[in-house]
Amino acid sequence: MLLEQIHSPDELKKLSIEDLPKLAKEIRNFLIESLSETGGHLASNLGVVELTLALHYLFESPKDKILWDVGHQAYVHKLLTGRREQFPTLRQYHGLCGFPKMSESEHDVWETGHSSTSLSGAMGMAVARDLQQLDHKVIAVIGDGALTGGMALEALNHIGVEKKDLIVILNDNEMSISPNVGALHNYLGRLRTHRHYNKIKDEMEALLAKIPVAGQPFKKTLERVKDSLKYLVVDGVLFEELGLTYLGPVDGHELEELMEILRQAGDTEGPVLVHVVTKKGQGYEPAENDSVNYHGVGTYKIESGAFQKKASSAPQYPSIFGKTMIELAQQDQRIVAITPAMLTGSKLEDFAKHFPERCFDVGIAEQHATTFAAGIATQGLKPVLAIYSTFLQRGYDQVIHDVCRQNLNVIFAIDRAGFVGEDGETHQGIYDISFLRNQPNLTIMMPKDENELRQMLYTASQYDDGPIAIRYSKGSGTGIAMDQEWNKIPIGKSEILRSGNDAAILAFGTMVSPALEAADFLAQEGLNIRVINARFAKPLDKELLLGLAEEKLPILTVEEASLAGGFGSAVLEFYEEQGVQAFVSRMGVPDYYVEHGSIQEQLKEVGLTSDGIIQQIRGITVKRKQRA
Ligand SMILES: Cc1ncc(C[n+]2csc(CCOP(=O)(O)OP(=O)(O)O)c2C)c(N)n1
Ligand SMILES: CC(=O)[C@@H](O)[C@H](O)COP(=O)(O)O
Ligand SMILES: [Mg+2]
Repeated sequence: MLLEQIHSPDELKKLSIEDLPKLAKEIRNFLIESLSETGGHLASNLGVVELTLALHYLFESPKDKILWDVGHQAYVHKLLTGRREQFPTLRQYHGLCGFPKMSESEHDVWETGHSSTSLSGAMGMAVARDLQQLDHKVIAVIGDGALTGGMALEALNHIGVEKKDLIVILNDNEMSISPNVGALHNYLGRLRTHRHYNKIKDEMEALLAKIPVAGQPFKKTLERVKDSLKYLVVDGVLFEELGLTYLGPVDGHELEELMEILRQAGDTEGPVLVHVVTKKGQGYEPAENDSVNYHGVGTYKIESGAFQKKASSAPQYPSIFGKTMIELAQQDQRIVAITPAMLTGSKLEDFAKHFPERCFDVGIAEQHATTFAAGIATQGLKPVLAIYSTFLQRGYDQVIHDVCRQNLNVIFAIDRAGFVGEDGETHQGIYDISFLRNQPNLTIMMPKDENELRQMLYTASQYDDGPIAIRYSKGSGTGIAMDQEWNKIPIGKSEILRSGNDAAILAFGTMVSPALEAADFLAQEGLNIRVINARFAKPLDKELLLGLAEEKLPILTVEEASLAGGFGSAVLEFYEEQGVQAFVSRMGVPDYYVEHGSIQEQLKEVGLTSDGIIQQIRGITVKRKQRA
């Protein structure tokens, strides 16, 4: 096995080029087998085997800097840089990260997870290299999906004028997670299909060379035809006009061709874009035939590709969202769904089939998606922006400047709120309460179960007094039966679920269940704990909060979100503003980045469990007795 001999790019370089196809096959088999046990981003990595081999064979990582956009396709890079033995721990607690991680290897020169950052990072590295008169290559590998991200276009705009030596490898497999979308995608399609342009051009040049002097006037005309042909078949003209040398398109699975064009790129001065055409899922039929569902996989059977279903009794919140959206759109023509490239993850595929004219996948473009929703809202429609909490961070100014300030009726369906598990620190959905709560006009709510999610979506669809955010987890609900009728939830009203006079737990969203468990357990110790489904982080239930203070009840707030600026902070601020003394303790995510693992492991790590709540309640009730 060649792969077992390789622990660094230096050992790769000892192989002959003729060995590489065999090594590529071994790598593909390794990925298919290993990820059948661990899950992970399978299709994207199968598509970049030859590309990654060629890069590490030709260039000198880590002296030469190789950056991986999004970074979900860096498993081959990790295999070639000494981490093969760690793959059984991929994306597991304290195991191998699913994205580039500087602490893992000197070859991971740039950490990613969110899309479209590689070109800006690469440009920074190129400028710093030149300012320090250093001499190494900077190479950014970016997918066709990631290229639709605004940041990438901002970077290209800068790269093109600074003319720094920089290699952009565009890994074009025509796919984002779903099929890629947009005008840029269509343009790349024309480039891909006009590969023979260079052949026509060469043939015309050969013909021109044969034209005798007498034919000069004709020759000039033909020259102009040849040059205009370039615009006809758009051979990289967009990138060339932006100031980059365009090379390609090249077959990203043909190692010889790939090596040749990458050598050429390495020898080209100034910024170069190499257009590499690959197939997402290459070499594994189930993934080739369905790269959408094999983009991110759980465990599966290798022979059939069949996924092993996770046993979960209750439906997952995103599925409830997708189903409810169809119900609402059937009865309300104003409803419009928007997703920034997460149609599948947000469970909007069925909605898109039912209402194609009212469903927009705008690509990896969260800023545009947010302001696009604002534009729709100005015309009396009801846009629902389905967006992961972590990716909403990309559209923050647009939330402020375009939606909240103009007080527009946009519904933010904030999916993956709370811990997300295996994607880890770059994807945790734990900051949205903190970064949204300071916005005037915005309502923020979170359901305690899947039935309440459905009712919150209905409530939001009927709410015409400004923007409203509903945040919900990626996980399963509680299995509760769904109400048949629609029930509007009174804005700003919490819900007492369990009475008690020894302490009160103000639980937010997913923390309601563990709070109820803790209260039931504490009852055995004679402690009578009131449990309240807080429901709203904004506006707060002022009447309820004032009542708790009046009763001098110790209060514990619990949220699966950043403690700093979260729901608990809002409660503290409320009492301070009211000049009311209250005994408030808070539970939430402390001030550090929580790495990959399962959601349960992440919750346990920060104490957001029923046991953790029990400990806290014991503590605050003891203090209460001491005060008495
Ligand atoms: C800002 C941001 N939005 C959305 C995502 C979710 N996401 C991860 S990979 C991906 C598609 C990337 O497509 P491409 O760059 O073409 O890579 P491929 O998987 O095709 O290799 C998306 C939308 C993300 N990681 N970051
Ligand atoms: C790499 C990336 O950002 C996406 O693939 C993300 O991992 C999707 O997350 P879900 O699997 O929760 O939809
Ligand atoms: Mg792609």
